[in-house]
Amino acid sequence: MRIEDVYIWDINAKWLGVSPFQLMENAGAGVAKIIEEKFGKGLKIAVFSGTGNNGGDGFVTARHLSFDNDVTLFMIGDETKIRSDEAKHNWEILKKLDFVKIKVLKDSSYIKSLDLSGFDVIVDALLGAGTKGEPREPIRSAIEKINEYAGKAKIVSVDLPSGYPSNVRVKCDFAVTFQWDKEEYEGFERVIAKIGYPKELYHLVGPGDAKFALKKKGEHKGQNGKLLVIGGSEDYFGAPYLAAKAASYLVDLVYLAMPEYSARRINDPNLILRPFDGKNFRKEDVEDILTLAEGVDAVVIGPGIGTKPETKEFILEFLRWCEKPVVIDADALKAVAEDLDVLKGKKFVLTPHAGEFRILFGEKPEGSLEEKAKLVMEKANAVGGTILLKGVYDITSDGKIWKYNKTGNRGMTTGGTGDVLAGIVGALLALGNEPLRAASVGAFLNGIAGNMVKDEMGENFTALDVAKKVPFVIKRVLEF
Ligand SMILES: NC(=O)C1=CN([C@@H]2O[C@H](COP(=O)(O)OP(=O)(O)OC[C@H]3O[C@@H](n4cnc5c(N)ncnc54)[C@H](O)[C@@H]3O)[C@@H](O)[C@H]2O)[C@@H](O)CC1
Ligand SMILES: [K+]
Repeated sequence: MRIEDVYIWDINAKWLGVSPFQLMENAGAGVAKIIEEKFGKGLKIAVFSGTGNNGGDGFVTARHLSFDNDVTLFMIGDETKIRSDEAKHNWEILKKLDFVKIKVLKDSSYIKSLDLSGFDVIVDALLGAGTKGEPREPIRSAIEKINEYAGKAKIVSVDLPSGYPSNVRVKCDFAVTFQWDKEEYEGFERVIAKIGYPKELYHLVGPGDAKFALKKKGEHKGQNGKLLVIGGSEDYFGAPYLAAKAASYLVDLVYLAMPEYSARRINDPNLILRPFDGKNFRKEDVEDILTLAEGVDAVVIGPGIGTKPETKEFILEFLRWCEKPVVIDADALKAVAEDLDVLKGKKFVLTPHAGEFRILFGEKPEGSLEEKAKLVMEKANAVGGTILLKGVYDITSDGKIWKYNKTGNRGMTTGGTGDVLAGIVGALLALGNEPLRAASVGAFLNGIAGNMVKDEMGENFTALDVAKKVPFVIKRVLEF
């Protein structure tokens, strides 16, 4: 569990409808329950709250504890600075209660003169995960005041010892951290309270993951990724075009390498067309393609590329030498199935549907979501890369963890949505994302695009409609 995950999971929880009010209520209730379990009831308890959501947890803790204890709440700072709706809401409740004593303290010198003797328990809800730098006044004086009672009263910190990670911090007996202990936290005792995050958050990809993946966009001007799409054959020209089109909304440059025969039919000024002689890719093209690949951040190979023996040779030879992260899609999967060893040491995403999965690994994913995920994870581990198994629920694994996606709809069985997906995944790789995130977020965005199209057009749409929705999906996700 990393702090990055907390950010992602909070957004995903909100998306699932778990509101910040619910989380705060559970957080405060959890702290109160642990205190009563450890120290009993009928106690004299001081709760110190700040103006952030850590303080908000403190308001809820105070309310829960006040039922069976004598509670005083010390509000440290200006109550008009209480920021979030949920913290404000709980502060307003607290002010209406007659059995909780409230003292609002803004003045450091007054805080320094406080006498806390007689309190059995001090709850520290001054600062939590939103702390920036060393604690400032009047919080600092409150931290120092609480520390005068270390060893005399029980000190319980909410989420983190206030002031952490600086050294000016509350010396707590323990902190109650919420549901997922963070690897980064160290140097204090921790007790974990569950606050109602559903288990789905471990696995379900959502707007939090997407926001994080897209964060890479725009950080450095001119560095928003270059992608090479390799595809097309005498039989197909639309598939590589769809992949390139979808990707072009996400990265700065998309090169589209196609056999000349099919490239003739592409006319899109947003793509950089690189035609290769003939009707199908052949081994002779590998050197030139590798030169092109040198200039990009990621590659997509496969859409519409066909299954001619010379093309299979081309694909395997290219992959053997390619050093860029690569999405291997459609017919390229069939080529790879003949020699999985070319994948050794590469950074890649395979994007099979169930049938292609069986061609690759000789087994069909069946059974429950978890059973399928286990198989995908096992195979991803075996090939040393990331697999995105497409289906009603898309399952992604890098061999260590798995994610699933359930955006999308029946209309997306139309031809070409897989090509759009490959393009989006390639673009996310080109933006610098790890394959697992690129693949899982790609599936998520592709599904949302399909859902937006369905809202407008019903279930009869084309893959190009989906590709064209990509910029709107990005906008929506970033606003979430
Ligand atoms: N989903 C979530 O994010 C949940 C968060 N919860 C609580 O929310 C906390 C995080 O809340 P916030 O993001 O509001 O942050 P905090 O409550 O940790 O602190 C932010 C407040 O402290 C001030 N501040 C920051 N650094 C300071 C410094 N060095 N000296 C003095 N004042 C400083 C800020 O101006 C702001 O008013 C968590 O620690 C946890 O207790 C819980 O309610 C459970 C759910
Ligand atoms: K705290």
